[in-house]
Amino acid sequence: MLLEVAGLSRSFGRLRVIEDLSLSVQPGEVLGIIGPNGAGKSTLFNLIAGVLPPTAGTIRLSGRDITGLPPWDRCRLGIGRTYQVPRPFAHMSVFENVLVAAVHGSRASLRQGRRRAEAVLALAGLAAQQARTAGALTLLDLKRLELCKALAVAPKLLLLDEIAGGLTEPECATLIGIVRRAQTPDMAVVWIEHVVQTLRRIATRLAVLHDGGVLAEGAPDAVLANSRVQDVYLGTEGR
Ligand SMILES: Nc1ncnc2c1ncn2[C@@H]1O[C@H](COP(=O)(O)OP(=O)(O)OP(=O)(O)O)[C@@H](O)[C@H]1O
Repeated sequence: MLLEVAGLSRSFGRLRVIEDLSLSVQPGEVLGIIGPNGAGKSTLFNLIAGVLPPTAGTIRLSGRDITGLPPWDRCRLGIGRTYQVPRPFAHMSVFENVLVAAVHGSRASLRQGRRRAEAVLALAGLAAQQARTAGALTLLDLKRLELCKALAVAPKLLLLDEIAGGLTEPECATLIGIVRRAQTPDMAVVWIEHVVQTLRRIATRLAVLHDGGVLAEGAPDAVLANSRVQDVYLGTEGR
């Protein structure tokens, strides 16, 4: 198993956001995560990536307990992530942004980092923009850059937090294409997204987060047809 989350809990004061949550991810999977606003999706990513410590529970990556490790160590062990709001080094070039991620996120040498940065920029269709200042990019290119930074660490586990938010349908298709091209059989993707249709096109499995735990998980169509899921999520959210 690539990722094993067991009995994970996280509270903020008296607010229990994640409660006794267990989840596993195998290499090669694309696990889509949906759930109402405030269900704890981003908190779950922050726990997996090590930005937040859990109140209880364990997180294992390739069998190794990483629960106590800081985010930079988890990154170097193969967890790459994107953030909901991209915050590149706005005054640096696109290439430099990806290079920083490649070198500092994966212990690559400068030379290896350059090669890696070139490869992911080409894969994401961003090579022609690589000399531009990151702050001058369009929203789609900013999302591409966010993906490139996560891919530059050569992740075994790629965590995508609402990367398609604010994009048009064809732009979402572009991002899906990049993720498909980037995927290898020994890598897994966990993708949080509000736009269910985007996930439906790429997810091999879907999990619905609700009340701090996993309400339903399984084949995307079966999960979306589940009446409890429709009640608590699709029904209330009108999506
Ligand atoms: N650092 C924090 N301190 C206090 N409360 C927090 C903190 N981070 C998140 N929360 C609360 O935890 C709950 C879950 O937040 P989270 O961002 O994980 O939800 P989400 O499912 O990602 O939501 P959205 O779909 O709106 O992005 C929310 O009620 C939020 O206000």
